[in-house]
Amino acid sequence: MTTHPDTGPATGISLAGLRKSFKSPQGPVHAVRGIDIAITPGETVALLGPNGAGKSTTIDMLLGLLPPDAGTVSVFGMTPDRAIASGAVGAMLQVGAVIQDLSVRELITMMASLYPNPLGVDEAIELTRIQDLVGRRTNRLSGGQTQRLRFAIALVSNPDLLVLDEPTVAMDVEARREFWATMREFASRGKTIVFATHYLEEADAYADRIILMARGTVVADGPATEIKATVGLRTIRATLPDADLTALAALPGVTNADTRGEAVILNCSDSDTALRALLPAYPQARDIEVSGAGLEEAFLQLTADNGDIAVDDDTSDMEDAR
Ligand SMILES: Nc1ncnc2c1ncn2[C@@H]1O[C@H](COP(=O)(O)OP(=O)(O)OP(=O)(O)O)[C@@H](O)[C@H]1O
Repeated sequence: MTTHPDTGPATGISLAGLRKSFKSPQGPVHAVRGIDIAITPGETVALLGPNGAGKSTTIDMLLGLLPPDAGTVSVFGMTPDRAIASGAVGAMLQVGAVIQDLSVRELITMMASLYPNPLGVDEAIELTRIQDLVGRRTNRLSGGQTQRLRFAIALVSNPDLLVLDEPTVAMDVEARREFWATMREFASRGKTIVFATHYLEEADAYADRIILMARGTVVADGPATEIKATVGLRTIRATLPDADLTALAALPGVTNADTRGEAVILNCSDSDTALRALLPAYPQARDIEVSGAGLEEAFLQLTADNGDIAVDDDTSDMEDAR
């Protein structure tokens, strides 16, 4: 790749003011409504969001497969097309056929020959743990095996940026575990990784940073712990028989109160304040626990009512899409 000072892996990735709408019989669909994302080299970033949040559209623009209606994409200081042509980007998308009637090894070898600085073919095979598949014809592979081959193809170019759209969808539990082990190994080489997922656990476990998308916008961006803190949800649980829920819900710092048998569950906007109010008012409270919200809870709260993208009458940013 080029060594011009404004290009190269050190310059990172930037998506600025990106917008994309599609036409549909019901009217325009604003798939991406103005997002700004800057990614530092070496980061592993999860794009997390419900169906229709705009993750695939964002990834397609990052890869230069879709032209944005507005905004710019810069990958290591280059346009996506140039970055891909230079071998700096590897991608594994949800769709896309692999060339048929070659063996797995032949296909990986052929793909490696197209790039300036590839991994060794054996290294790519070992890294993606597909030694058992190398002699197979590509048209004889199961869905999950094809997905592993796609992964090997994405890696063999030895890209500085690896982009994956829902990479583990067709994989069983074991393949998924191996896939993430490989990802960690690849990330530890200083590579930048961007992956889209529906799986909260995957984003939480494998990404340095989670970009939560809903309805074509970024609703939260940061480490998983920070996202949970953004929601500010903490729960106090205490054994408190015959408690008056209305009075509990009215305590400062409490947003609502519920019971589970003899226990009360207080959802809190500020658990410290709530605890300070709870104890003098209810000295009989026992077994008190304070816990942070799970990522699942944060996700649901932040994307609430945004499960599907709106089709609306606002045509203001459709002009460029026509
Ligand atoms: N080519 C297209 N034509 C019309 N609408 C489209 C097109 N591509 C995407 N959309 C719509 O844009 C919205 C965002 O879709 P996108 O695929 O980016 O979301 P996503 O977050 O990747 O969802 P999923 O998790 O279901 O893949 C959806 O409402 C989708 O139906």
